[in-house]
Amino acid sequence: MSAEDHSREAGRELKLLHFIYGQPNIDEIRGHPQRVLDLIHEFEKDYHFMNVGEAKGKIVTDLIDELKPKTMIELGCYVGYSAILFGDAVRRNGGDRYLSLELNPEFAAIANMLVELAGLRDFVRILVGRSDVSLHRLITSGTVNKVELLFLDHYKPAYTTDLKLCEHFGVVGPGTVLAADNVLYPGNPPYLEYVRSSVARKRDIAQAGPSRGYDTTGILERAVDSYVGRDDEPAFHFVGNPNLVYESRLCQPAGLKDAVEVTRCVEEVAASADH
Ligand SMILES: C[S@@+](CC[C@H](N)C(=O)[O-])C[C@H]1O[C@@H](n2cnc3c(N)ncnc32)[C@H](O)[C@@H]1O
Repeated sequence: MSAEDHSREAGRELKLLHFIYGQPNIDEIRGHPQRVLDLIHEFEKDYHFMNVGEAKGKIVTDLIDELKPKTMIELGCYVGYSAILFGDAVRRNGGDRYLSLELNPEFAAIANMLVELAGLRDFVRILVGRSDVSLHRLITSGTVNKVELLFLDHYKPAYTTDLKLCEHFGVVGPGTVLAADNVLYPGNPPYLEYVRSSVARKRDIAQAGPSRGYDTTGILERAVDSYVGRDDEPAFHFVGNPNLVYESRLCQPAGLKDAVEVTRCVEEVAASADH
C-alpha cells in the first residue's frame, strides 16, 4: 500500500460512523442488525477493515445456532461487526448476553454506537481494556463462571495465553467451544499446536511451569507488532488445564486463504488418570 493509500485509510473507522449515521433513511436502519452490517459491507468496498466477514462469520453463526449459548465472549471487537452479527444470533437463539473485549477505546466507542443503532445495546456489552485483564476481572468478580462459546479474534499471540487463563479458572471446560479466527493468515501455529495436542503432551509441557512471554513462533511479524507491540507481556502467567480433551478442526471457506479453527472441549480427564 502506498503512502497516499495509507493517508486515505487513516481514520476510516470514524469515517464509517459518519457514513452510517449520515444515511438519509437512518430511522429505517435503527433496530435492524442486518442493515447495519450491510452498510459496513458497502463501506468496506472503499476501505480496508479487519472484520471477520461473511464467509468465516457463517461458521460462527452456525455454531451459535447449534449451541444456543447463554453467554458468548469475543476477544477483539474492532468496530463491532462481529459483535452485531454474533450478538444478534445469540439473542435470536435465546441467549442472555454477549460480551466483547476491546483494547482500543476509540474502536470500542465506535462499536458501541453501531451496536446501539442495531438495537443490541441491552444485549451486547463492550468492555474496554486488554483481554487478559478484562477476562480476569470478569471471572474473579463472579460475572462470568462458564463460557459456552469463545470467539478469539484479537492479538494473535494472546490466543493461547488467554485460553490458558480461562482454563485455569474453569471458565473453559467440557462443553465449551472455541472459534479462533485468522489461524492461517496471519497464522497462529502456537495456538493450533496447543488445541490439537494430546493431554499427555500438554501435561509434559505444563511441568515446566507457565511460560513468561508470548510464543510468537510462525505468526506474521506484522501481527506480532500490532496493537500492543513486541515487548508486551501477558498480565498473568497460567499453565492452563492440560487435562482438558479438545477435538479441533480447521474450517476454511472455499476461496479464502484464511480459516477458523473450531475446537470443542469434550472431556476433562482426572489429573491422576493416564491419557
Ligand atoms: C481483527 S480485529 C477484530 C474484528 C472483529 N472481531 C470483527 O470481526 O468485527 C482485532 C481487534 O482486537 C483488538 N485487540 C488487540 N489486542 C487486544 C487485546 N489484547 N485485548 C483486547 N482487544 C485487543 C484490536 O484493537 C482490534 O480492534
